[in-house]
Amino acid sequence: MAERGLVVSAPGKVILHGEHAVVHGKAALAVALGLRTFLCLRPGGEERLRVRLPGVGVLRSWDLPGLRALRGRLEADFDESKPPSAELLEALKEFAGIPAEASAPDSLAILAFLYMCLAISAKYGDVPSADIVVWSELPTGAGLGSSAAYAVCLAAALLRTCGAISCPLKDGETTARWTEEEMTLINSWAFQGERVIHGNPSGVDNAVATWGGALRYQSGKIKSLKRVPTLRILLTNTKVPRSTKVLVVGVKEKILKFPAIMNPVLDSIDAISQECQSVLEAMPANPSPEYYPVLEELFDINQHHLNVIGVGHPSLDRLCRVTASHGLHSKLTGAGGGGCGITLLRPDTTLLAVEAAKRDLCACGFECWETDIGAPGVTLHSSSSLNAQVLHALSES
Ligand SMILES: Nc1ncnc2c1ncn2[C@@H]1O[C@H](COP(=O)(O)OP(=O)(O)OP(=O)(O)O)[C@@H](O)[C@H]1O
Ligand SMILES: C[C@@](O)(CCO)CC(=O)[O-]
Ligand SMILES: [Mg+2]
Repeated sequence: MAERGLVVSAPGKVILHGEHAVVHGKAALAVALGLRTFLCLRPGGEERLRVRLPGVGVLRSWDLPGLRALRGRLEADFDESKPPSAELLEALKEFAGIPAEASAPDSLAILAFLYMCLAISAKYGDVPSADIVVWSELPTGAGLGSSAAYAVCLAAALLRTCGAISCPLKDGETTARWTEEEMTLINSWAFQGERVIHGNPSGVDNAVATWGGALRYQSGKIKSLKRVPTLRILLTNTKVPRSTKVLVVGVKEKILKFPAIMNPVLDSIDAISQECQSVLEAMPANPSPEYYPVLEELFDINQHHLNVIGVGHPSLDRLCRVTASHGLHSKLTGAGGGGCGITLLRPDTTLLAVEAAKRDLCACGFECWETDIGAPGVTLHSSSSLNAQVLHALSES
């Protein structure tokens, strides 16, 4: 147990190409965002585990003897190589007083927490008394990998607390990263958390939240892209709520219904990811505008494909039309069905042009912002390194 508590963070992500196709074995290109989720764990008293998740309105607390008894009862059902069974999830729901059919954000967040806490402590060591707060800069359920950032923070904090991974922070350091081997462990447990929230995740989101940077992901294989140019991306949140789980199920049904029609679309999305990777790897660090027409065209084609597989939304069509009227190209990112879109900005796109596009997008009721990409993955922070604002949010929440 980390006596003085710990603070970890993990980034959200943007999928450039390959969302949904990646669930069916195709490649995806994803980059970590400069927006993060933070988890603060402090030792608590009274043999209790207290969890505050202000992003989804959760404040729950369980006594440790009760959690240990539940863990003892379910021990045989924890198998981290398999998706959590329906029976196991039923038992967790019953324990937490969550209705059987519940799929609301708070219910899924509690379920993922209980699963990871009990499964990790069953394997590595006991659950300590603790107060846990998770706080995020990411919008929840908007396509920016909030569920994966949440699951990665939980995995890192719980594994560290149970002593399964080291404390990489040295005296005087404000942040530190874990070893490749430890990150592989964090990633595998975060994937289990994603399975509780998403049903059938590909694993790309938790991989980016763990490793950060930019990567190509296919069927569990992660390849960090070494030479990624500085890309300017405008993010727009349509604020239309949607569930990744439901959208992933919808795509599966379409593929089963029209395999001969849908499989070529997935192959084409795969080819788009390959093409985009080739262009990115050929681009210098500070690219000239000549590379952009291809990247823009790939955005346009993929956006059409994503509509074909049924994950578009009128709000996303509008987003694309508005940015096109400013000569800019956009596509949805993440699971679609609402949520966020990304717009590629050229190096020579003027601030004035970006501001004009932003104004029109905001007039639609959308929220938009330019953000950094290629952020670091899961990170351990010294409590003192977090700025006052974050600490304030953590303690106030
Ligand atoms: N800060 C948070 N605290 C607690 N739970 C969270 C938090 N962020 C996300 N979640 C959980 O993740 C769920 C959202 O996951 P979902 O996969 O639908 O969206 P996303 O991850 O934001 O988008 P995408 O998967 O398309 O990138 C929420 O309903 C909630 O259960
Ligand atoms: C829609 C999807 O491809 C990406 C969600 O960010 C789902 C997944 O890969 O698990
Ligand atoms: Mg998600």
